[in-house]
Amino acid sequence: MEDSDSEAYDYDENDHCDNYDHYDGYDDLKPQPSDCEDSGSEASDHGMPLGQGHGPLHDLGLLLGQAPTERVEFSFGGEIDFLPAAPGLSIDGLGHIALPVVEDAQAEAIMRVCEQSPFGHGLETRTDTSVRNSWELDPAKVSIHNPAWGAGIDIAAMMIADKLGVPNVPISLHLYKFLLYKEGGHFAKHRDTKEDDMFATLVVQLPSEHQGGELVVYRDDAAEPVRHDFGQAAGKSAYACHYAVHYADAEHAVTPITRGYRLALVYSICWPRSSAQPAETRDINKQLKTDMAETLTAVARTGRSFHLFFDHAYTTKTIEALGIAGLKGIDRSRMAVLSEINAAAPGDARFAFFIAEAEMHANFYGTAGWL
Ligand SMILES: O=C(O)CCC(=O)C(=O)O
Ligand SMILES: [Fe+2]
Repeated sequence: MEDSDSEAYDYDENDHCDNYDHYDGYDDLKPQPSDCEDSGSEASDHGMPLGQGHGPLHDLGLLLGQAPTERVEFSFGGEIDFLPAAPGLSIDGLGHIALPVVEDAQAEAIMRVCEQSPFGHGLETRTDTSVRNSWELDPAKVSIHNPAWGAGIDIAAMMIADKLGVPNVPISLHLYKFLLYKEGGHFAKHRDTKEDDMFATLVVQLPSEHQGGELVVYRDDAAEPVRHDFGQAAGKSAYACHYAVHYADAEHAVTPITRGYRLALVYSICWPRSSAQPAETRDINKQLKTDMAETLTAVARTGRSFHLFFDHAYTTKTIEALGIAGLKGIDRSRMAVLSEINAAAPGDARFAFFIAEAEMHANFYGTAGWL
């Protein structure tokens, strides 16, 4: 029996301050999954660890890279026509709010019952309008009366599960905050750590008459960020609800609002507590399966253990509560394939998989300077 450990960074240093979006721009760089390299492996074009250039572990990396995975969208959004443009929004102490909000007096009345949005930084909670400038309300103070809203949110949950590559998982959407931005409002680059079971965020922008306020979601690999303009280019933001979804560990920012008011509802996308399921594998072709099983067995026979770096960041809480059922995106697919192949291996060549948190410390000596 061999042990194999995978690695996840628990970047969430504000575990004690879980209910705020986490901004760490005050700090120097912290290790991110993509910054980590296995000293015994090299990365292929598609980011798979390949082992040491040849041998069964190298082959296993190549084969794993060929296995079909659920098509996962990194961040997606657009108009959401199954959420009504007239949600019947009301706020405690103010009553019905007509959308879009265009009158300054109405916006100011809303701001008076809201609080300035805070954000998490390390163990602290701060407000600093140079980092985050918006107004927010707890969901308990917000009601949505149109019955079509709840039905629309149920449909949204199914659509989102599908696009995130977990089509059979009954994910849930929890309303987390109501947000209002006025001219000058924005939110600097941060990651979300709102609730324990959350793994992604849904932003629903209510019909809003505004300019600016794009949600920009950054990718770890230097690829172009995904920009959500919530219907502005199409001239529809005032007349329909628009949405955006991103993984909670993806860095994102809201660009400054340059005119008008922007209203949004932020939902946490959470794994189901009771029935979290690990991923199912897509049909792997028979030959690939045989090759992978043989290669995994060959790795076991060399007496080596191996590790696989995760692409996403995870909190300790998620991993402790859900194990591999809490994995996201490509990590989920790779782990599903490995588990399936491993389960079919001869008993004495079967691996046990562990999820481990690892830290890498690198020291550089010498006078060569920066290359
Ligand atoms: O206003 C938005 O679109 C997103 C706000 C945000 O990033 C957050 O509340 O964490
Ligand atoms: Fe956020």
